[in-house]
Amino acid sequence: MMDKVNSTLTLARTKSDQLVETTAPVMAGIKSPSGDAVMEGSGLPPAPKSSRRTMSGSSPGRTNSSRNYNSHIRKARSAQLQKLDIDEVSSGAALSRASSASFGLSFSFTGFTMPPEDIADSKPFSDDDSPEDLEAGTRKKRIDTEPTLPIYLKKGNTDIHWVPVYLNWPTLEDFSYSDQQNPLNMANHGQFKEVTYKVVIKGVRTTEEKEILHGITGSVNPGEVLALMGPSGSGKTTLLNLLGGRLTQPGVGGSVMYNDQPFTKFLKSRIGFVTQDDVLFPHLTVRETLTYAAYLRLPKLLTKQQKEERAMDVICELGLERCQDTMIGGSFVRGVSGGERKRVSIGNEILINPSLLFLDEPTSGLDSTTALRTIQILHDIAEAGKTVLTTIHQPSSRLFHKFDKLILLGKGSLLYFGKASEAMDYFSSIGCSPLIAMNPAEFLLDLANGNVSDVSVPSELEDKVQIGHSESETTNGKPSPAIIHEYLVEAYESRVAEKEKKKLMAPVPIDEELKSKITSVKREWGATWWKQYTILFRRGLKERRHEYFSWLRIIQVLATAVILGLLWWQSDSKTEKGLQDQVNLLNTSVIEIRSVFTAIFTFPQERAMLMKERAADMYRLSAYFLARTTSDLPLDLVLPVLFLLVVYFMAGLRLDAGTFFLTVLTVFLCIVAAQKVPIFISWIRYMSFNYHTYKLLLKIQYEHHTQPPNVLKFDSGSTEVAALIAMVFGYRLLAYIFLRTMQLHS
Ligand SMILES: Nc1ncnc2c1ncn2[C@@H]1O[C@H](COP(=O)(O)OP(=O)(O)OP(=O)(O)O)[C@@H](O)[C@H]1O
Repeated sequence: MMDKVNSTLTLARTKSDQLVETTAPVMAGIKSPSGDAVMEGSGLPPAPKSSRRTMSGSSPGRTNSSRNYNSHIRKARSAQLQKLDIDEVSSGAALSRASSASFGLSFSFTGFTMPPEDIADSKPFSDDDSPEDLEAGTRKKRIDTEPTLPIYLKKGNTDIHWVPVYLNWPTLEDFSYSDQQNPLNMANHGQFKEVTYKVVIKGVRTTEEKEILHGITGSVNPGEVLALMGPSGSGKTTLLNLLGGRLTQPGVGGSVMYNDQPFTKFLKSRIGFVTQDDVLFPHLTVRETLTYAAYLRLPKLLTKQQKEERAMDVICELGLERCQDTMIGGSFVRGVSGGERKRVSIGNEILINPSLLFLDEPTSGLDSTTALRTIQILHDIAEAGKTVLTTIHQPSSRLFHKFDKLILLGKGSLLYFGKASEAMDYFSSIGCSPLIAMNPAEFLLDLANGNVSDVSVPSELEDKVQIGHSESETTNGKPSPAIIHEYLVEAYESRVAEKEKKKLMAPVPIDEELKSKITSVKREWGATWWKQYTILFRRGLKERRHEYFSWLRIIQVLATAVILGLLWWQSDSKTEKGLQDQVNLLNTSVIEIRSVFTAIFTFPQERAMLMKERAADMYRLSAYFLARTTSDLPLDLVLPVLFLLVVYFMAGLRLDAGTFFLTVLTVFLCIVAAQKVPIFISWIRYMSFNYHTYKLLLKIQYEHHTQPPNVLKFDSGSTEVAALIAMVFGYRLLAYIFLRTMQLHS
């Protein structure tokens, strides 16, 4: 074993030395995340287990001069490391490779060695960097395999780096969640407690407490992919959310430690979280999606161009070049394929070089080949020293072997935690083995479901059935699922749990400074408030112009306007009847204009996106709110103004410039007042808004009229103007307060 470690060390050292020599002139300023120059044996975290891949594969960095990712450039990647020229070295990608390579030294420092099975696994990738397409069924170049420590995206002092994260959620004592209101935030001084999660389900008459997770213990280290498996409803997503710091309300028990530190909000910027449903804007292209995310999420010290380059790098890394200009698509717009969509979601998260990457069922809905490639991407990301956790439903056997660690859950209890490769041995040691050749994942899921049709069961369970416990027996003479579940939980508790818990007590093998880095970093926005506003404004315009200007909507508005214009064709305001008709027309128009823009959507419909982006600390809520309001405004205005133009002139309303522009201004104000308010406000708006707008329009239209219609019983328009302006600010403020509250409770 020692020999192996030493030989790996030597290999890493030799390659690292070569690189340092090649890049020495520009590497001087490269620092470790702890701020020190990267040194051999510096106490830095483990290098990824496959430093060999780092040497043969390479970062997808691009030269500044060319955005043309020609295949020959990519083909040359594996050889690039030996040929770094000074320009490229000064680019982020080269620095990234260089810094990664230098961490080959820390590889053996913390005792990480590559298991033999991984060596076998990894072979095909190191020597094939051909730029074929993932979706098309051939291998694209590997993702960012450059390992261990900081991946610097930028030269000079604008580096962004990640910190390796050791994640523990272990148990030593029984835990009652009422002990702690928010255990994720407590400092634990090394005392770990079980992760539990309970919810209170309130019925009409009864209130029931449901325990969803029953004390889950485990750990995952940089360089590893941990898979959470279990039947539907077993608690995978809940556990993933909890570990990702997304479940912090009362009900959560135990502690989750990140490099021996509790979760803090600063950690948000180190975590990438890919949710089960891809929350993406359907009308943005792949490149736009990733570029806007880069603008908002990458540190503000990077220039716009560098951020764009990073987005392009990710596009290349994930093999999305071919569809980079295709819209994401949604229910009504055809867009990229499911696999590409999933990769865009992953890209959104890896852009920031997260220390921890969480994914909720990244392969659901994908065919087995695409699923395998997606997991391969995760594997590569982990190899670059990141910590990856993913839930997975029914992996194929090839896919199963890509996981380093496995958690098997059944009804919220832990049935297995350990190396994925040892899971079968463990279950056979407790008397459960497949009777026929079976995909290990299928076997494990069958067990977790309590289905033992093609599985041998231990004699003690068979005895139970023979003794004749009818409730523990199924019709085919096998033990019932409940009995199997109980047995598996007990077996894990008695044979493995204690051993694992002891292991978890050992301190994380990195130095104190690095440990504290994970939580001590200040919360930093990727852009200033003003920049956030402008980016969100532009993104809003781009995304929503399609919704606003669909042909269907334009034809609908124009057709209504023309019909009204024909019905009130050149109406006469000189007679009392004609005047009354015009008043009715204005009333009808107000209702029509209102329906044009309120039919589009309200804030809650964008809630998922807002939640996702705010959870990642992408921008301030105020910047979003203002950008959203202002970017919608021109779009909101176009159709109502178009409508007004047609009706106004067809119906022959008062033809002088002042009256016309005041009418447009009134419409503008009422649109701002009524724009995208939450549903609960809209009924108040409905009552007050139509009334004041309508009266103001009448006032403008007939102010100097010789025969004011009977309905005009006001002395001046000031009341209506004041009411409308109050509504503009009032409703906007209410909408903002609503958004804030919604955020707090989500
Ligand atoms: N807030 C909640 N209130 C009530 N029940 C909840 C809540 N959150 C989770 N559950 C329940 O906890 C159980 C586990 O849910 P979870 O979504 O974690 O399962 P899962 O293993 O991810 O399932 P799937 O594979 O189907 O996505 C389910 O029975 C679910 O209904």
